[in-house]
Amino acid sequence: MADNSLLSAIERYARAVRSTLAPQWDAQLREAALGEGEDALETVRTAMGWERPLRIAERPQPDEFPLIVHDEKRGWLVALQWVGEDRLALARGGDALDWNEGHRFYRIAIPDPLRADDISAFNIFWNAIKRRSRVLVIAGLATVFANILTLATSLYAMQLYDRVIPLASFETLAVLTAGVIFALVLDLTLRSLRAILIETEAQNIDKEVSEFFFARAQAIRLDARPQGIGTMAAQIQGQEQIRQVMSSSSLFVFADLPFAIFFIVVIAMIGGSLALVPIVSLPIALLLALGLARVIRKGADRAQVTGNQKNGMLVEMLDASETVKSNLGGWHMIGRWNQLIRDVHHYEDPVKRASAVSGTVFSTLQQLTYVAVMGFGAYLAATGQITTGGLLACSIIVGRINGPLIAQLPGLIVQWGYARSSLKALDGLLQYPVERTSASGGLRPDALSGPITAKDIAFAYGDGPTVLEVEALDIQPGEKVAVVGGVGAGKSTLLKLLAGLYTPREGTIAIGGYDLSQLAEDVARREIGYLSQNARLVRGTMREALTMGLGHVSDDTLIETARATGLDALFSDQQRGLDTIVQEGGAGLSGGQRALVGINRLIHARPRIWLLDEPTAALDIASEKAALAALDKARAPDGILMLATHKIPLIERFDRVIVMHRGRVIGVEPVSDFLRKVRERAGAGRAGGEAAAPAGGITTQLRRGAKS
Ligand SMILES: Nc1ncnc2c1ncn2[C@@H]1O[C@H](COP(=O)(O)OP(=O)(O)OP(=O)(O)O)[C@@H](O)[C@H]1O
Repeated sequence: MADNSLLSAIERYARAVRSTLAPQWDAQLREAALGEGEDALETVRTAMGWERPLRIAERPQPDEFPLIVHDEKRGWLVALQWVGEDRLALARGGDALDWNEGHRFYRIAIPDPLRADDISAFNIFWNAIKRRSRVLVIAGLATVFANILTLATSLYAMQLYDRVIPLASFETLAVLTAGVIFALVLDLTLRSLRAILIETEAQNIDKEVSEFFFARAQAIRLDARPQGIGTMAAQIQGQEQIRQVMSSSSLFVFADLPFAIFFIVVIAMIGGSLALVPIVSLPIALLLALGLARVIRKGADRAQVTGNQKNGMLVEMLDASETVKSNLGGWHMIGRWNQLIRDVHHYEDPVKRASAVSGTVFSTLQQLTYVAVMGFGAYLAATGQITTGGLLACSIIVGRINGPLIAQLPGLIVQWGYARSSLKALDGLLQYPVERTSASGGLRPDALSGPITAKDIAFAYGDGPTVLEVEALDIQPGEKVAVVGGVGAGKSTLLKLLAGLYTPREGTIAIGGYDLSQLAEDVARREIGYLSQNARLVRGTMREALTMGLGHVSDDTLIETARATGLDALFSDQQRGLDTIVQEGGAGLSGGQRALVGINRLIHARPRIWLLDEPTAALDIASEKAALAALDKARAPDGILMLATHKIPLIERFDRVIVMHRGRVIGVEPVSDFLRKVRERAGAGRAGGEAAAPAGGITTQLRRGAKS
């Protein structure tokens, strides 16, 4: 939390309006002497590039809160609402403020850092660096000073050879030596400061940027997400490369470039025509560097893409190891892996060759330049055109142009080539559409009561064909609806659309009259409980798995519900109880136990709309009964329950049935009618249980039942 009252107030305000502030958003402001006065708001807004805050001229109306308010004595505060005639509730646990005419109220628009559509990956990094201007200043100073020092040492050497040695002038020697040592100490201090600062700030930048990309990847709409998880993970990981380049000291080579020209001028002043040597060698080095950059750019992009695919395949192999092993697919996977490695080598080879060759070419160029300076310089000194001291000074300065600049250039170009490809990959990631957030103006009703209605919806995964079309659907409050249909009929897709996890390409879905696509995401998640068919758990304790995204739920409640649903057996035998560790993806738990964890969590979340995708597919009859009874108990009387299932006995517990076939709703009818038709067709014996007939058979029966 920031020390300045305005910065803390902005953080509290952001929380009150559920906006997101970038991590470290105030890094640059904390350095500025902001003060507690009213003008601080303008300073912050300008620094952050926000819109001008809206000043509420008069006594605020109740519907205008929350607002930022400036109080003469207490500084900046966040007012939540009136709590008395002249008293305001503040966003700080029960605190209040007595209103007076002197109070100034403001509303600020905080742009959502994840929403900005015109951002590029480069800008994310660059803005993070810019916010830390002090590093740039110190880095700039250190660079300037290091270059001036080169000049000082070379002039020092020149004076020694030309003045001190011939005249044995020890006083001059002492003064010059003291001066150079002082300059060296200063240089050491500045460079150490630069290194320490860059290291610290590189970590902060890393924190900020990696959180951004992690959050952004999480916010990508599920229906728009790329299919390859490992590939996407490698794409995000690419930020490491960029960070390394940005914090690497070799980056200062660019800052050194203008000094190269300055040094050539100095050489011309001291050594006259000796300056011709760097005048020729520097452009050659730069041209070589440009050529290298071209070769690298071509190869690095493709190498990066195949490298990411390699990572994707690694993840796939580990994730699907059971299937691969049991299907004897090992050799197939090795074949694919070898092909990818061949591809990576194919694209990386030219890059590696070019960088290896250029490394030796650059070092030869460096030595040639030195030989040229010394050889030509010796001639000039022998013919009396320059002094020996002048020659020595020039060779030191040429070494400075040659050394850091030319020697580091190839490495930096290779690093930058790969970083550029990573930036491209991250730019690709930023193109995916993200969820709507409250900050982007989503609707925030207090509660979502009323029916679920869908009209003329059509949906497709990515650019694929339309997989779901529904003309009309109307589910009333309090209803329990089963969704049935064969494999791939569209049940899961329908539930995910109704949950707002997917957005229909056409048509509208509304809940209680609110268009689902307009609802703020946190409201949708609070009101709509969705349990996926293949729910995965994330690593953590059992308690965390049961309460993820929920407020505090007491252990007693957790245990009571676990007992009611039959989950308690899992952790009551073990010493650690609710602290039992759940492994990545829920490994270590059976499919049924994983489903029960999901059901338990949903019961604690108590949404108004429950959308469950075959939640009991992995449960035995007794656990299924217990779990469904607990779900029924937790559901409010006006709550809606929709459940996709293949199990006929389950359907009897519902009011209506939606029958789906090939992405279409082919029937919506009362359960009694539906079951009667199914039984008429199939005979009560066959339709009596899932195990009694093959899945295709039941599906066909369901379809016929719905149609007749
Ligand atoms: N991520 C995806 N990308 C592309 N197509 C998909 C994706 N998920 C599902 N589909 C397609 O959408 C259609 C409907 O699938 P859905 O998972 O909704 O069916 P379902 O009725 O739930 O099937 P099941 O009973 O097998 O779970 C199928 O044709 C399927 O191939």
